[in-house]
Amino acid sequence: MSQSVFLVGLMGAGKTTVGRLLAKRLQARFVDSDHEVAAVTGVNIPTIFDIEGEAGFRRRESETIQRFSQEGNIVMATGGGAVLDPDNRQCLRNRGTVVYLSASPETLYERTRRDSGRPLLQVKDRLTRLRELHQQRDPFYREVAHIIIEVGRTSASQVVRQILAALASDART
Ligand SMILES: Nc1ncnc2c1ncn2[C@@H]1O[C@H](COP(=O)(O)OP(=O)(O)OP(=O)(O)O)[C@@H](O)[C@H]1O
Ligand SMILES: O=C(O)C1=C[C@@H](O)[C@@H](O)[C@H](O)C1
Ligand SMILES: [Mg+2]
Repeated sequence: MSQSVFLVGLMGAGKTTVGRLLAKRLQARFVDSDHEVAAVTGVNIPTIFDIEGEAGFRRRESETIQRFSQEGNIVMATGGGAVLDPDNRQCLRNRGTVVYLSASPETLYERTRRDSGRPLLQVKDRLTRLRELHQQRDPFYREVAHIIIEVGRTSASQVVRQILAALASDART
């Protein structure tokens, strides 16, 4: 495979988990956009938000997406909010196959309950926040995606199998 795969979706959809497994199956390099942003700055994402605000984080995220999407044969887990930027959407859509891991706010709520590394979920009512983010972003994920996978009750390895099947019947790969 030389066509890169870009995973998009909300926090907890499984982009990092599925992306790592998918990259192994495709013998491609795995890149996690959040991880790369943190590595460049030397601090974690909540600290970047504290110091530079969300806008500073988004600038760094866009740079990361622009840089890595130029490489062929990668699987990239993008940050949950990467699709908010129209330039990011265009870049992802043109440079690879975009897969939307689509999940209900309730599923995302369950999956994000043990992790405190997501600044946008540091609120009292996490489910309401996830519903708002879902309503706001779902149209962008759908706009940018070539492939949409519903990930509700599906294990990560099943999701990988579904993506591989969809890629096999996709003209771009
Ligand atoms: N298909 C799945 N079934 C059940 N649990 C899953 C599945 N995929 C991921 N998980 C679990 O859900 C949690 C969130 O997954 P992950 O960190 O991969 O999401 P993400 O989309 O990368 O989120 P973020 O945008 O915040 O980085 C993890 O605990 C992971 O083990
Ligand atoms: O949905 C979002 O806006 C975010 C998702 C995470 O992947 C990180 O990129 C960060 O916590 C912001
Ligand atoms: Mg992730």
